[in-house]
Amino acid sequence: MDAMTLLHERRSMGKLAGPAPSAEQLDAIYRAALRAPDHKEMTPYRFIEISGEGLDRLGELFARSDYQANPHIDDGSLDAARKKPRRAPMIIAVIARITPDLPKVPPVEQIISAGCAAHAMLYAAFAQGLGAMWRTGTYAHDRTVWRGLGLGEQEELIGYLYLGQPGGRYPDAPARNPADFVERWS
Ligand SMILES: Cc1cc2nc3c(=O)[nH]c(=O)nc-3n(C[C@H](O)[C@H](O)[C@H](O)COP(=O)(O)O)c2cc1C
Repeated sequence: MDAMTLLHERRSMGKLAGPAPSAEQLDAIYRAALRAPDHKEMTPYRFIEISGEGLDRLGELFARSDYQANPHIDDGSLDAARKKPRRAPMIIAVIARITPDLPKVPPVEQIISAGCAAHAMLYAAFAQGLGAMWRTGTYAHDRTVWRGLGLGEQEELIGYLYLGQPGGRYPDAPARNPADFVERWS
């Protein structure tokens, strides 16, 4: 796939089947992440690669998060939370590592850089025929989950990349016209 086709046609895939990406495919995905734009070369990100029983451990964190938000939650809903990570054979949690008090590279720039890394990973997955979907929701912003994943004081989880083999048809892309988004000064 040539670069422009990839840029114009990448899609997310929520329905994901096994097997998980191979070691070679993952290496290509991480290499793409490490080429994200990065002010002052801070590489302000790290990744947790979760598969197999690790997905169940993550599911326990999701259930704990729901329980803490609502101690009256019913068992069925807790079970549904536990199963959520099993929607894919692999999840990569993308974490921004923020260095505070840098006047030239404020935290927002470091978070954007981590977001660019995540975005590059989606492209690298799609280019290799894998399916991928960036998900957040409450579990991405909950301190219980962050602690369970071992995030440090200056770290923020910016998303879970669900990865696997595409398990369905890609939906048609929404029709968007660049002219609707561009103002020209010339
Ligand atoms: C930061 C971020 C968080 C997202 N969180 C979710 C989510 O929790 N659930 C979801 O269904 N889609 C989520 N999405 C959107 C999907 O990843 C995807 O981009 C969307 O379904 C559009 O599909 P496309 O990427 O093929 O255009 C998120 C996207 C971003 C950038």
